[in-house]
Amino acid sequence: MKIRFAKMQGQGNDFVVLDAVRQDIRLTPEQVRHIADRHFGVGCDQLLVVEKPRTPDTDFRYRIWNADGGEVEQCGNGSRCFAIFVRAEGLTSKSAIRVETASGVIVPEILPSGQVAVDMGAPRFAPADVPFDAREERVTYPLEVAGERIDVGVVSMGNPHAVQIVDDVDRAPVTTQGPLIEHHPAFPKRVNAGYLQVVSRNRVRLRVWERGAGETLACGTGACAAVVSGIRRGLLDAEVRVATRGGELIVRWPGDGAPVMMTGDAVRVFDGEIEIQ
Ligand SMILES: N[C@@H](CCC[C@H](N)C(=O)O)C(=O)O
Repeated sequence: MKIRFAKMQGQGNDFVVLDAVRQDIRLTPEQVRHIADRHFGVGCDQLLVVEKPRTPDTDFRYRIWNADGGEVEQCGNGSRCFAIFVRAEGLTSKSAIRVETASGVIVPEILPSGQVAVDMGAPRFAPADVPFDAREERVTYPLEVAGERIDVGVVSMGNPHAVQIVDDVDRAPVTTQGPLIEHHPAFPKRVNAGYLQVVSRNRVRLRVWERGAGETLACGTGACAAVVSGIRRGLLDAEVRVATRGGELIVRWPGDGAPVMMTGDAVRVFDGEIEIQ
């Protein structure tokens, strides 16, 4: 089977985007891994499949797979790519697009500037919602990783995040400790591991070791989780510029119960066709 795709990126977090509204697409985890493979396939951190809506109050549904073939609940940078894709393809003329994801409805809005602002929904902190193995909800938890005690803020943005404060992201053990946190037994569904450097009350630097994808140049839900965790620790104001290795995102969170707003770019890089066995 041959399928058409668009290659997109948001702050360097890259996606293969498939239109399953006009193409019949059903992929196995092996096929996802093949498409995501940077040598034998197209190459991407995540695969994003756009589908017809299943409920009358949404415009589309989308599904997301990590490069390792595992389907995930949510994706911030992908949601901005999704919005630019469906508009460019003429699948909608709306600017604010309601999309069903595995973790609920989110609403990306294409701004006159061309950037996309996304209502990512309210963060959740109850350990069972993450999921995280703890008896009570706290702002940070001690975690033992390779004999070392670290403190993590644990946040669900639909998908699980563990956020650690570091002095300097350039020296943070993202690629060595990140995989150990991802697979830590306290996270039964694994976790995305964020390393947050606070520069001021409204500027941070962030690196994320992503579950199922390794370190990416940016992680949208990771940026939301990191800012929320920094605000809960009393270190950040409600609106924060997040510098990632691939570019900048703006994240705003007024506080408990409120949704997180994330704003950034999304770019279509090229289109192509791939043969799937
Ligand atoms: N890059 C994404 C997050 C993709 C899913 C994540 N790796 C997970 O497994 O939860 C983003 O921009 O949010």
